[in-house]
Amino acid sequence: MPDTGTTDANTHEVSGSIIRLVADSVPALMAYYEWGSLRCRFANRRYAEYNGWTPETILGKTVREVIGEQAWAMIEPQVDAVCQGNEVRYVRRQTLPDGAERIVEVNLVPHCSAEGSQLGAVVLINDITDHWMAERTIRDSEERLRKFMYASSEGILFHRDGLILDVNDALVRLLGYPASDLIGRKTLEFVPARWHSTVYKYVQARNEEPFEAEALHRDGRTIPVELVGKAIGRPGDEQRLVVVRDITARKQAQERIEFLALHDPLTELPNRLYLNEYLPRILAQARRQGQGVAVMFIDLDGFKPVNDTLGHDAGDALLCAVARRLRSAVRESDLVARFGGDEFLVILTGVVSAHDVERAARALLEAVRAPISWRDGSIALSMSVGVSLFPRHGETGGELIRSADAAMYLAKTEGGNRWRLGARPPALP
Ligand SMILES: Nc1nc2c(ncn2[C@@H]2O[C@H](COP(=O)(O)OP(=O)(O)OP(=O)(O)O)[C@@H](O)[C@H]2O)c(=O)[nH]1
Repeated sequence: MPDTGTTDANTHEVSGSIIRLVADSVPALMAYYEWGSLRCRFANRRYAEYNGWTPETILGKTVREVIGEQAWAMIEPQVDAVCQGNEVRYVRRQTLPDGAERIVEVNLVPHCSAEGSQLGAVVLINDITDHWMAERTIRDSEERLRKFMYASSEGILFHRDGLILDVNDALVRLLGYPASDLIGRKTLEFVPARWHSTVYKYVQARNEEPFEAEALHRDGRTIPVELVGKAIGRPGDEQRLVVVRDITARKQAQERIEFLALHDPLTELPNRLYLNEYLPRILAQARRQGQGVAVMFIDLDGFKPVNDTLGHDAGDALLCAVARRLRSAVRESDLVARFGGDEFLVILTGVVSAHDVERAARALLEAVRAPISWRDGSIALSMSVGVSLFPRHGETGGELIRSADAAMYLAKTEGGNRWRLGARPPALP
């Protein structure tokens, strides 16, 4: 008969060393505490060393002795729960013997005999500090993003494939819809149709540079906006954050600057710079179409005394009134410009006969001659008009203006309040 006792002892020793090898190889912390006394009967190296012991010195120590008073105070309720036969899982902070702070996930599993009586409990601990810190970093950065989003005075939205996921209050104010009406709808619903392809291409190209477009307000208004989109999120779950900046004020300022570069700020009529660009263009067109153009040089009569006696304000008001009257005395397609001081230029296009010119000149003289109200009274004014014709009196804008100016001077020397036709001016030296 073989000596089975020796074989059993060997088998036990072998399986015990296998269990120890396995327990010491896994990344988790493992221990076994017996029922009642709560003394440690087994611990892998990680568990023992984590708590400042060795796998040998930890044996026979109570939970309280192993983990220290502070941790015991924290986990006592969990120990009570496992003692009542429940499986328990919780996360807690643990200060290691070297003072390091760790976050651990603890699993307590009751161990019962085949008859159901409790024998002890397995403790399985995973150090989840790195995972927890990474999650906290994400949570913190999401929280920061959220705070930033709500503090921003610029509209912000998040979308995935053009479907709005979230919006801030500034966007709600900008578009006039409550957040609940924006979330879940397509971004393009809030963009006028003529901007759809621009916005679509921009998103498709994953462009992150600012670009200008328009947004559609709930009341149907279009709002000029600058959009900046940034890709965020993870591969496979890519979202875009879009900052929507209302640039109405910027656009208006830009338009005003552009307007002022080419217009007189007092009367808002086109200025000399505008004329320099306009005249060659209009003459080239007239040349192509074989049409006539008339250039009318206008200078107010006796304007200086108005300034001198009634003040500059009266002079300004008069210039504005004259500008309005000249404008309304000609066709929409004709140009009225302020040449400087009390001088205006009227350009008539599509002139067919001398009769057209005469009729226009008389209409202009008539329009300005009617007294202009000023404060309690009125001011009567007249003007002198010189007219040059393209191509008869000149080929270029310069020649035509000089011819008209000379004709205006003639009208003025004859007493003003009249118009005179020009002549081809002598060539410039
Ligand atoms: N209020 C006002 N006056 C201006 C402005 N620009 C020029 N003037 C004045 O317009 C006057 C133009 O001078 P003139 O053409 O010699 O004056 P005038 O009395 O009409 O002389 P005649 O053309 O010979 O009849 C000057 O007194 C300028 O100071 C302006 O923007 N506002």
